[in-house]
Amino acid sequence: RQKQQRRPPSPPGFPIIGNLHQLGELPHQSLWRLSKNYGPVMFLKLGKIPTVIISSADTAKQALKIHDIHCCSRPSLVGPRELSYNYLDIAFAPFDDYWKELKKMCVQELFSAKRVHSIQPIRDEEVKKLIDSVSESASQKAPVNLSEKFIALTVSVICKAAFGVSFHATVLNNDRFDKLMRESFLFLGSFSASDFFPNGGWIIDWLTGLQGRREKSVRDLDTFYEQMFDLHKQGNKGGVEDFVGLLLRLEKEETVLGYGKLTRNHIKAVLMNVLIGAIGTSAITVTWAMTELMRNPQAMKKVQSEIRNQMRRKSVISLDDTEQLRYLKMVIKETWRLHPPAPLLVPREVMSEFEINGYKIQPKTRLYVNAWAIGRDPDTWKDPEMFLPERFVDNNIDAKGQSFELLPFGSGRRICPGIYMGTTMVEFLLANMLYHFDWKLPQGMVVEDIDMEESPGLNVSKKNELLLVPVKYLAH
Ligand code: HEM
Repeated sequence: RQKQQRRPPSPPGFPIIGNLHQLGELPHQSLWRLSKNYGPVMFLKLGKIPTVIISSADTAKQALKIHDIHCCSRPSLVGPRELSYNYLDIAFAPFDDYWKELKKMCVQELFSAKRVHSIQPIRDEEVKKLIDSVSESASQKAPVNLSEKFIALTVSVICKAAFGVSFHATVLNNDRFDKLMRESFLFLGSFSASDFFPNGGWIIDWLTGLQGRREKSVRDLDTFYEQMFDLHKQGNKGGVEDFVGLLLRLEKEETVLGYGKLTRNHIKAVLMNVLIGAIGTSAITVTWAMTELMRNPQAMKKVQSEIRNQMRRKSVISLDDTEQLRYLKMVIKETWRLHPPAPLLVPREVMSEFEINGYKIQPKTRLYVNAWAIGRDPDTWKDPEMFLPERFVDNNIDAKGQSFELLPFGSGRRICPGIYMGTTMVEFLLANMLYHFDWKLPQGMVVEDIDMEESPGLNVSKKNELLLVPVKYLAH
């Protein structure tokens, strides 16, 4: 009884399903609403699974910094298991020696500042193609589907940078790829019946068709990776070794990571992380940023003036230029505050008992940090629903995992290793779109018509695509 009393507050649930019915289609929003009544450390029984939800900066600091070592493993979830070839990746692997060695290797080889700078020519080339295609729409005064364009651009950059091949030569066209990515986010979001009823949940997934869809996504992605390897073999004629080249060499050399030799499935699992981690998140951020700027013309004007004054008629924005763009960086932080691409981060599993705010958290508990709720907490943020980049002028809150008020990349041992790559991609893409074009709403539409609906999944994107009409900026 004493232990029970020290369990975090919990909304009442039903037998068998517990609190599952309270999750809704967008769990980060439902959990945020519940936290207003039950507090920043909340206990839920999701089917069979004891779950704790963290919803404030202070409690996030306790979990991700002070007690990180007690809760830095990942739960066993069906979608991630299938898409990661049985947890051979970084993001969903449990906390063990294999994960430590793999993450260390990837941080040194793929996510390093050196590599991010080395792929700049690829980014330049792809952004230039995007500017040309948007300019064409501008001359016809035709709307551009920005959500689609941003995904296509990040896919092209990542395919070339990590795999050394052109995306256009692969089995997937943009539409199919976009659909595949959305499905994968959904399955990785872990809200399937098998994740809450480990013994019989698969029957529900089978009856609802979820299992079939999941298997199809795994097959499609597998075909995509296989083709990447083939194209890589044909395309890579010497030169700088790209990431796939490095992994294939390690496989050939029978390199041991953690408990065994690196195989083709290990490589595919890591590629899944790169695809899901790099592509969705950056494109989602730029789409939300453009959406918020269209709703806030003052901020749009200010950020465009900053970029245009700074660029002084230069035609190409470089990585160094974006370093000086202070207001642009604030716009991006404000976008991440309101729209963190992974609103519940990636779920963790508690390994040993610890306490938050005096409440006991037991081993095997599933732990979610609601970064979306933390970004809207009125105890931390004044007028939290408003888009106000200026709020970052007088403080040193950053998004790199040290400020627990703003956690788009998570924090602690499980922090996103792609922070630098993701941030530079977002800054570079957004700066170019704002520098080269002014933006108008399609005919007949007013600011109030812009919808802010979210799509469900691990990564939450804008549900409806963002269509805007570009007007070429001619000062340069
Ligand atoms: C705007 C860009 C990005 C955002 C917002 C983002 C966000 C996140 C978040 C929230 C997590 C979970 C952190 C946690 O559990 O505490 C994560 C993990 C991860 N991200 Fe990113 N990410 C971005 C870009 C990237 C890029 C560019 C890559 C790779 C090329 C990447 C690869 C990964 C990997 C491998 C993990 C798993 C880390 C682990 O479990 O140890 N991400 N990311």
